[in-house]
Amino acid sequence: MTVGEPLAVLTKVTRSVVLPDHGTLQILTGVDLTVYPGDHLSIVGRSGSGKSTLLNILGLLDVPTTGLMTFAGEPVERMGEKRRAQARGSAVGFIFQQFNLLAERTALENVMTPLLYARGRQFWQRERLAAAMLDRVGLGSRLHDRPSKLSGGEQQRVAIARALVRSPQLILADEPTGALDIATGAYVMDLLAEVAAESGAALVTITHDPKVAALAQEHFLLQDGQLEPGLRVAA
Ligand SMILES: Nc1ncnc2c1ncn2[C@@H]1O[C@H](COP(=O)(O)OP(=O)(O)OP(=O)(O)O)[C@@H](O)[C@H]1O
Repeated sequence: MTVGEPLAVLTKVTRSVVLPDHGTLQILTGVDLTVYPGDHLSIVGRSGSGKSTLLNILGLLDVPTTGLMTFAGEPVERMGEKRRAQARGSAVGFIFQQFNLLAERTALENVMTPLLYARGRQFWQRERLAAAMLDRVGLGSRLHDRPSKLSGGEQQRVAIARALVRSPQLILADEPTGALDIATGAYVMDLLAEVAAESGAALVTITHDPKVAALAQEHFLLQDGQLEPGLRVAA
């Protein structure tokens, strides 16, 4: 689904890092990408090709070395660190391979965490919103369990609820099924695509798994620091 104003636009974006020997590693050499609300994109590429680097830039965790990027119409080069953190908190949800849940907190407390930084209704009704989101991912009866009591697939569903609870415009998933068996991974990925679509958010998934990539509407290969466009499948 491609509707409305683009959410993120990257034009000739590069990212390089200075190495300890003072050499420069060019990770991204010229990435062009436009993400619209409701898009579901997948990015594949071999290990070390720069997928996480690109995801970090899309999620405002990192900035391009050169090139242009806008996020919700705002030029990223003009956003200071504080503004980027604010935009990231309210507009971006991250899902990682290893779930990254707080071990000492219950499922409900984990999902409430992003709402502690929100304002108004999202803050005051954080417990109700977190419980409703956990219910949506099928964990309404596991609110008070800690991660150690949950299976890998259940933990990733908690992480999905946490990523979506602030109704982000952009969901970034870095190998979301990488730590799950095939059947559980397929179930979790279907659920993620479904809840993202319901919310109208864009979903960008990095994956090694062709089956996970196949769920997306548009496919990209990251190679030699650039994105090779793939097929855009009609929604
Ligand atoms: N801050 C940094 N300093 C030095 N090298 C870095 C830095 N960040 C990333 N790299 C290197 O840049 C390359 C791209 O890293 P990145 O993590 O983006 O790749 P990836 O495609 O996500 O890899 P994987 O699939 O293995 O997770 C790698 O070779 C990595 O070692």
